[in-house]
Amino acid sequence: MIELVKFPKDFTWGVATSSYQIEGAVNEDGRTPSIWDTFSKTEGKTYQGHTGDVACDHYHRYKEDVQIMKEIGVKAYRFSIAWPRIFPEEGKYNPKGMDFYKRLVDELLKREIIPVATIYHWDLPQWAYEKNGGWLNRESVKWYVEYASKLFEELGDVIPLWITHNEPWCSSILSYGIGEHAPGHKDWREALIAAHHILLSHGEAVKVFRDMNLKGAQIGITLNLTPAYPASEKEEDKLAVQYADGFANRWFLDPIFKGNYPEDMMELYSKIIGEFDFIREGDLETISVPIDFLGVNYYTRSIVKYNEDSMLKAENVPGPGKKTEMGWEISPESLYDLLKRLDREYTKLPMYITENGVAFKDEVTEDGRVHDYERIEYIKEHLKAIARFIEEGGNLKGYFVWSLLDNFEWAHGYSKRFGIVYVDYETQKRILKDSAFWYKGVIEKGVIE
Ligand SMILES: OC[C@@H]1[C@@H](O)[C@H](O)[C@@H](O)c2nc(CNc3ccccc3)cn21
Repeated sequence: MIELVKFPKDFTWGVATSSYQIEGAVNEDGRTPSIWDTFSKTEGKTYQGHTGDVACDHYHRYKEDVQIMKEIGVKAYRFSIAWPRIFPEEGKYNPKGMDFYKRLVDELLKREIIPVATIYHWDLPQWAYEKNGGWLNRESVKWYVEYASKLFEELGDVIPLWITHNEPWCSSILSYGIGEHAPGHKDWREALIAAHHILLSHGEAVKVFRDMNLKGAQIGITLNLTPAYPASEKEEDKLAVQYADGFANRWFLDPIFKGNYPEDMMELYSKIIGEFDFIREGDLETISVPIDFLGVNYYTRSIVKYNEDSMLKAENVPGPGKKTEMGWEISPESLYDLLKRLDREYTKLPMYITENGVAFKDEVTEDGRVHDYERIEYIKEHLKAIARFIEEGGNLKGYFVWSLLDNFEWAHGYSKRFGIVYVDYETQKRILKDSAFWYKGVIEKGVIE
């Protein structure tokens, strides 16, 4: 007996991308460098020195890509806006940069695809970084609000869903603490300062958004959330989970939804960074201004054991499940656990899975197709977890596959393919993978078998 899993008729089926990963045209129509242009051109920072100079050439091929979305039948398209196109220099608005996004939105609306805009997906203008380190400078809040306000003015009447930030954990911890992403700093105090200013910029932008009273538009934030599980039933491993969870999840969920940073992590971090003198009176009230929805990016879980020598008292251990090309364990059941926890402990607001997807070794076979059955299996299992949560009353409104296209996978360059559409970077030819045809069927029927 085939089990049919049904989704609500108004479920928002989408695909997601980001500006630096697909657009290319890095010097076109007034755009100036971002920190990722600089970082990717720095020796040793990306796989084989790959950059986003051309990427998927989406800046020129956007009409073809929107047509592909139409063929797949997506209801919504989550993309990000490149800040360096809009404000190539501090205080200098660039209408030509904005015009690209107006053209893109026009194409989407012509095909009745809902535009979902991420305001910041990591491509900080280089000019901002050069003013005392970008997000390390509290003035970044002002620069960001000026940028976001211009977007609301110019596109607020045609874009109904706005995401202030994609994954503050990545744009702060991974970028200023671990150093794997631009600007590549390795300083924990800097990482927490950046996180604070990014969260503050989120709250200030939400306030401006509310003041503009944009009819029918909603605003939220997207967090990458990684549920942590203990390697054993030992009490020390459960303590490791507490800190791993605080590091990955609660440091961002708590200020946004509870108006405070988690005490246990403040205590742990204070031993490393000293005073939290960058937090000012009123900041947490701003960060926790009410939002309309939460975006959740989910890829995998973590399993941790206690390690006295680790700053977080935790170290990751490999999970038993199948691994992806990124080395991430496939764990759809952990997505269910995560959603239940968010519903129980944080919010009853609408949630969207704003990213879920997988990298496998894709190849074009002799029949000219890409038979990515593992990706179909991954998406199917995660959709089942979502359907179970919805069935139990969970307020989950939509799902965006990461990604529409194979694209620039940050430090991994073009070596990792996440797309449901294959990109031949030599020719820029797009090939719908089997997963794209499968996703088309799911969207049409609203069920998975
Ligand atoms: O890695 C796949 C995608 C990436 O292409 C997106 O731009 C980004 O939003 C994204 N976030 C995650 C999950 N978080 C993460 C964890 C460790 C390193 C990098 C990202 C995966 N992805």
